[in-house]
Amino acid sequence: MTSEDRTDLLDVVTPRHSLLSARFKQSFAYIALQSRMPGIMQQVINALWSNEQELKDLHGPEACKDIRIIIESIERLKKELQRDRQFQQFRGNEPDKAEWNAFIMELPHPKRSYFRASWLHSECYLYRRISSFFQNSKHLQNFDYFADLKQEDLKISERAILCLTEATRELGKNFVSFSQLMHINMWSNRFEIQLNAFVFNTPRDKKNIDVLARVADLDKRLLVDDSNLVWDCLMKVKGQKSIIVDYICDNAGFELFTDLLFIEYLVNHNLVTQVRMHVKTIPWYISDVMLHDIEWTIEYLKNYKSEVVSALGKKLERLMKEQRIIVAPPSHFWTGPQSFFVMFDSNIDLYKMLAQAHLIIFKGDLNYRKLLGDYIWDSTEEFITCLRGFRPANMCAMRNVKCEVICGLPQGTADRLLKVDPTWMISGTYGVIHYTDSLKCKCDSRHSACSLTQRLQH
Ligand SMILES: O=P(O)(O)OC[C@H]1O[C@](O)(CO)[C@@H](O)[C@@H]1O
Repeated sequence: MTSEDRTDLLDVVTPRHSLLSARFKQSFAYIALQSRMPGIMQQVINALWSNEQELKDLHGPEACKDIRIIIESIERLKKELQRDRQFQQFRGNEPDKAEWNAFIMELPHPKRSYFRASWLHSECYLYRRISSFFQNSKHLQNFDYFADLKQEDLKISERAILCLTEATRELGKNFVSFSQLMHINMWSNRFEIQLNAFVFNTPRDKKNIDVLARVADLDKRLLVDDSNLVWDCLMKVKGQKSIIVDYICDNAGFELFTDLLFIEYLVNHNLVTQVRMHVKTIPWYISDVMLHDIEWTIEYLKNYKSEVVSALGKKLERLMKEQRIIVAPPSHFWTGPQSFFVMFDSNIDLYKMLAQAHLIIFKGDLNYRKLLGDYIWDSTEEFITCLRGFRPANMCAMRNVKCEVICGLPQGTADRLLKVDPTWMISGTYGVIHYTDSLKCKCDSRHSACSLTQRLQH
């Protein structure tokens, strides 16, 4: 089947109350699978070419054989996608193979091909397939083909890193500072380069650059701001012996830097006793954080030419040694295809771990999609309703709006935005910070996830 043969795809926007899917040709999902994913696969090939010499130096000439096999596999995958083939079972040695294969087997046949499946399933499957080529190679199992892009993103943020580090050294323990930092952190989920250009375009020699006020300017486009509720949530447990925050990371590069600034603030002011950072085990959605990205970022900050930034790097290193900040045990759930409401049934251990936290912070668009089940809810639907019973602890989600999934907006907002800017849901121009209390639950208490949380809490 060629792309022209996909005649049964519908030439409509994604209808209300349906899952995002490339089946709807006027959707962002369609564009993403039709043009963006082949481009991303090409980027992986380019990364192999540009690192070829280094890989040969590291693993010997045999690495070339791996490179060739992987490139051929990626080219085949591009064709599979273009021809809208069915998802294949994984046959290699990957540790999460059984879960993935069971998931694929359970999908109804019509929902098992790229352009007909839910977008979330197709996209996750593609990233997972790319990873499988490397995981099953002889020498390149640990090669992060997106590492150069992630590192470049941090390197080009030089001025922003310095401005923000200086501007945040003296922040006090109060709601205003807390929410400013939270807002910066949320906006950094926007395409980072744009944030840099927008906020940090003042020359460095202007000593009094008020970066935080400049970021406040962006806040006009913050559609939901529950940062006060997140602050109240932390205030409720002030002074307690153990206050854990689970932090579900999104992108490395500049976004990870602002994550670390925010986390440092939380720990520094004893708002929390420990932050557990949850990261990806395989290269994911181009820039997602992996363990080595955290290590690389802290090292980069430590070696920074400015004293204030390098002191921050050293402090972060110390906080990690003291286990005030830790990287949570790896979980393949974060690189699975599943929405979070299935976690209770499919990964009870992770659910139980999250339930120990006082607060869980989910960063970014993909986590948001998984929280809302990649489903087109009414834009005014309450956040807690959209979670479908997934409620291991108090929860906050912050993201830039980069796809058609949204909830919690005041009546009329979505219609108004659509008139002003038809691309408002995919442009990354708008942001949301949602919060929901673990005790606020409208669902039936017989629901398994809720009753477990209650049992764990009492
Ligand atoms: O890094 P984030 O914020 O999770 O964004 C992931 C991006 O990938 C997408 O899933 C598209 O591939 C969009 O939803 C979003 O633009």
